[in-house]
Amino acid sequence: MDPLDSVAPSVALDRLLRMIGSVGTETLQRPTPRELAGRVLAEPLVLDRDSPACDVSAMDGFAVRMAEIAAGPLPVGGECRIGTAPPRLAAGIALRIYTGSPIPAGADTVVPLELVKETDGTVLLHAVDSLTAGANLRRQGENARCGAQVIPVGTMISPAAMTALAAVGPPTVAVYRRLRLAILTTGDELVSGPTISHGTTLTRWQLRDSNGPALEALFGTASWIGTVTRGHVLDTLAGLSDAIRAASAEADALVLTGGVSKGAYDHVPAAVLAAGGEGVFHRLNARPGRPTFAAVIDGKPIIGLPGNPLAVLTSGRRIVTPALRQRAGFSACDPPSPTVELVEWSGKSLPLTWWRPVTLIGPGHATLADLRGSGDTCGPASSDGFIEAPPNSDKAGIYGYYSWMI
Ligand SMILES: Nc1nc2c(c(=O)[nH]1)N[C@H]1C(S)=C(S)[C@@H](COP(=O)(O)OP(=O)(O)OC[C@H]3O[C@@H](n4cnc5c(N)ncnc54)[C@H](O)[C@@H]3O)O[C@H]1N2
Ligand code: MOO
Repeated sequence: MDPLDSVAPSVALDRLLRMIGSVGTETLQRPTPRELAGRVLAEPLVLDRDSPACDVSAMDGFAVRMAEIAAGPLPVGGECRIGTAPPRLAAGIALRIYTGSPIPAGADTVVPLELVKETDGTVLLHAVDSLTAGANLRRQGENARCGAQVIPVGTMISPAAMTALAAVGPPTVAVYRRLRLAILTTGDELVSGPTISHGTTLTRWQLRDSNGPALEALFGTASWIGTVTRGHVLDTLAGLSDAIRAASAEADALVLTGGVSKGAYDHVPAAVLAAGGEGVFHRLNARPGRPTFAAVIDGKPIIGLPGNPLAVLTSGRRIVTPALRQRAGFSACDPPSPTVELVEWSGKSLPLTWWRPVTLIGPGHATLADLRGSGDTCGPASSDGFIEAPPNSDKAGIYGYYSWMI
């Protein structure tokens, strides 16, 4: 089979991801949380000591020997302060203790305050049956042992990952460099510029570039993308291949829109190949976004999205996003999507994957956006994302869901 033939999106993506290399790494010295949040780890996080580092109490109460407290009241002989070395628990006494305080040597149980009656400096367990020896202790190393790998390479530093990272507190952290993404829009009919306010006087045959700004909205807020540059090129093979050569030399990834279909001025695939690109696929068994074209140059993804605005959004989200994640060092480039229940199906069934914009209407429930087709710049505007309906789908039900916000 010609590798550029039409393929299912999952097959195309798989092929593309295998040909993309990741960007280089940098080592951050004593990074702040803001510098690290959302970056992609380039080295595993390894524990430098047991977690927790000593036995600690899980409750506010009293550290005791279970057999002694079960037998009768105990005098309170002191306390275990949080953050300091604990005293020893002498025989026949209880020590006041707090959540997170180290467990004193000799204690085997923590009795929570709610289970004791405290009078005249003694504590009496009033619900013996509701406590077992060993209760309310967090054992040294029970979360993980010193030397354990807690976060693998290629993980984005989420709030949960930050908890583990900050608890270890390494002086340096290696992360992948943030991506430099280049966007090139193409088309003689377009008026384009850095702001969205360009082209105040258009003929009816012209239109404002909406694909470039849409791609900036899709990728520009990602924590692992550093810079996004955007340019516009007219529909000539020579002009396009020069622009592609320059952009792919500067950037870590290049996304184009328009010029990938069958028309006389659809030069993008040929221009990418002329600029040294190795073709990976051209045409997906999916809609909107059918004529999507992908190539690589030196492990960098060069993706030609169709010009139709909805195709840019769907194929951009479903194909370009995983490709950029691969380049950015993620280990999970195309993580499993959440699902939503589509409450009502409308329209025919298609023998190909159908990406259909939806609006969320409640937890896990979605409804189809009202739109005319892949050239509609209005209908999808208030949708939240899209469902991926497998070939021949024709009914309401559970579908994979992709949010516009990556
Ligand atoms: N004979 C065939 N014609 C078409 C086919 C086909 O298989 N055979 N595929 C159709 C499909 S599906 C799509 S999708 C489009 C994709 O076409 P191109 O990628 O070549 O895109 P253009 O022709 O350059 O533009 C299409 C459409 O999009 C508008 N456009 C382009 N860029 C922008 C932009 N930056 N901002 C806003 N709008 C943009 C452009 O003005 C056109 O209206 O091809 C079908 N045709
Ligand atoms: O694949 Mo195209 O975007 O349907 O018009």
